[in-house]
Amino acid sequence: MKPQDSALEVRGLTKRFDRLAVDALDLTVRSGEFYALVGPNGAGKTTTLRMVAGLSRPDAGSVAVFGIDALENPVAAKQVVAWVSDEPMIYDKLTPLEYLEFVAGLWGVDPAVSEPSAHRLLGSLGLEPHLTERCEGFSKGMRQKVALAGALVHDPRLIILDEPLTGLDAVSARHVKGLLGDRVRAGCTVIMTTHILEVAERMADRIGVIAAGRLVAEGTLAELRQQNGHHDTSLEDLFITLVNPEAAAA
Ligand SMILES: Nc1ncnc2c1ncn2[C@@H]1O[C@H](COP(=O)(O)OP(=O)(O)OP(=O)(O)O)[C@@H](O)[C@H]1O
Repeated sequence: MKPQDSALEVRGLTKRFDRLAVDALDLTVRSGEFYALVGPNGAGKTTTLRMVAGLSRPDAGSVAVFGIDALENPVAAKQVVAWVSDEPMIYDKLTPLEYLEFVAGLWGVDPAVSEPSAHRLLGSLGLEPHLTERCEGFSKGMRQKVALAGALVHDPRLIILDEPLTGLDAVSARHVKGLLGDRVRAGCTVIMTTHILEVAERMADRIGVIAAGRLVAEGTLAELRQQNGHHDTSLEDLFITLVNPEAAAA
């Protein structure tokens, strides 16, 4: 693969807290793909993505985003990346439109571009009826959607989301999945952690399985099945085999 074909190149990424959370991880995500990162609780998914997004400094290793060294040039890397946490923070006293205007201003996006884009983004997430209400009265799911819209307002090429569908009702989840699918069709790259294996199975071009801070398997669902000799099995069964062979044998 040529360097410009990869959206993300992680090499030897390592992070230790009281114990090793990410263990010399190598990960490559191709430009334009929808990549799902799955793994058991505590496997190191969030820690990995926080380091990729420049929110936490690795103990060792490298991160390149579209060829930009994210540790050497964090500001340049952040310009092309969106990070959507599973515990989003927004400003309660602002309306969704004001919040997006504020975020767009921080990125230096021309209001002539950001205003229609904010309307489109919030509309596509079903927030049209609430554009001018303050966020303080919003439910967790509505806040999650405002945060997602805010993360996309500078038109990032790489969108990284940590558990974006947790806590969303079926309609909201569909809005979010629709928006992410549209972004990928428009050429963006999406990396998403999820515990909802059905979502990984349905939406992702490739799936990476992380356990104990290392990538233990990767590929399309068909490739994962083939690698593990389970031709008809579900992703759930494969996942359990990969991350907990004892439970799979039980
Ligand atoms: N700030 C922190 N301080 C200490 N330990 C941490 C910190 N953040 C994460 N860890 C530890 O690092 C390991 C990996 O955690 P991480 O949150 O990356 O896992 P995860 O795969 O995202 O899990 P989950 O699916 O439960 O969200 C865990 O053992 C966790 O307890």
